[in-house]
Amino acid sequence: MQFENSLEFAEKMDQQDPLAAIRNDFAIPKMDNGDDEVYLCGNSLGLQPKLAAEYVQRELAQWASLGVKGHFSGDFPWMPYHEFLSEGFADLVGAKTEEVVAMNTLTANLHFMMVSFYRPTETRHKILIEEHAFPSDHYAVESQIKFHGFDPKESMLLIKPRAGEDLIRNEDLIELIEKEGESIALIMLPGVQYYTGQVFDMQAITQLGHAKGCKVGFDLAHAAGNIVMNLHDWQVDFACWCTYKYLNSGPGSVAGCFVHENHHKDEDLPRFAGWWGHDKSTRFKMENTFKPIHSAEAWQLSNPPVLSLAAIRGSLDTIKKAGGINALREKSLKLTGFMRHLLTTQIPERITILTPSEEKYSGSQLSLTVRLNEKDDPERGKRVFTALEDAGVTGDWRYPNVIRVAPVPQYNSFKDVYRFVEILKNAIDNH
Ligand SMILES: Cc1ncc(COP(=O)(O)O)c(C=O)c1O
Ligand SMILES: Nc1ccccc1C(=O)C[C@H](N)C(=O)O
Repeated sequence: MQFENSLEFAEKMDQQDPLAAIRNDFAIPKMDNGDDEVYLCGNSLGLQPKLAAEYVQRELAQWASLGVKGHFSGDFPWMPYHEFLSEGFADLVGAKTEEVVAMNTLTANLHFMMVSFYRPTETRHKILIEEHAFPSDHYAVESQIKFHGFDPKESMLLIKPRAGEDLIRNEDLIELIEKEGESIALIMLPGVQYYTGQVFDMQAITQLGHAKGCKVGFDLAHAAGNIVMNLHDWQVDFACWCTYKYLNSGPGSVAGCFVHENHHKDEDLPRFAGWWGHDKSTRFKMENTFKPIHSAEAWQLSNPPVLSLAAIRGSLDTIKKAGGINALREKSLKLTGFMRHLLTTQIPERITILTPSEEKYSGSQLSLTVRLNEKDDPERGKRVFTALEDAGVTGDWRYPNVIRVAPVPQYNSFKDVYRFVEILKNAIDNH
């Protein structure tokens, strides 16, 4: 696609954008002067869909008027409420509806998945993760290894970028799995890396991992609602994602989980069980013998928080209205492509983009580092970030040195992207 460096071009792109009107379905934060913020932080907390608010209000009203009968009454009774999300989740990650479930939160689900899929033996006890995985993933893996009586120093296999580089090279990952595969019990990597925005080749990793006898799971926190995936066809064993980033379902909202159907009938899998994972037809007989549902729902523990599920349902309906993940991705490639074009043509000597430029290896997010000049100090990046915030841009700063910005196809416009680059230019000039 050919991009041009002008506000007129951005406005023309917005006029031609079939998804432009979806922005009106969201609450957009305002600056003090009443203008819309340039909100580029959907990689951390997505904005509120109006339908999410409407559906939460609706369940509050049901509760007020029906009390306990709300479990069984109306179009969206609470008992099976999580099932209303299955189709939307399945479309987003490329799964069958019975392979996905909304439950718990992301780190909790990583633990529950490791209970089932990390089964270390004396010879095969390692978990392969990135050296700079999101800290919660690192802690979860480390604690699982210790829980099984192994030593993280021996059993945590950490892949990192080469010295002086920011991204993990495919060939390095492949070489490591080839070399160490027989001792790896579980490969657990991100779909999209939180710091750099790098997309991992989930299909190739799964194929190679399986060829070596490893289980393969992904943390899709930054991938769900961002890129197109086919977890079922790729034979991924499990995946977990939160719903508050690109899935716009509100802070701390209930997470999603995928378990491949290959595992649904495996009676030998260890599992931490709860009553919501038990066969629905006999759940209320209150018997002691656990009979797992033959779907991802078997991993549920508790009856889920319906108010949170209602917000997710509102978000998934908004995504459906936008045409689903393929339509979002199509716009995302243009939006982020436009941002990359403006940055590389307008201020190439002043910032570095860590995120890979190839479409296959990048999503909405761009991770930027501000270059130092001779008289500068290492805090320059942080100062530039603060100046952006003061001028009405919301992105985020991650230590040690990156500004993350994610133009999100659901509610960001090409004009937002243009405004951001103008403000960034100014901030860099003045700091
Ligand atoms: C990659 C990744 N893993 C784990 C988490 C932690 O998620 P939660 O607090 O929902 O468990 C996040 C986000 O906070 C994340 O981005
Ligand atoms: N849940 C949060 C609460 C407060 C501040 C940040 C978060 C994030 O989700 C951070 C995000 N996971 C990240 O990629 O940095």
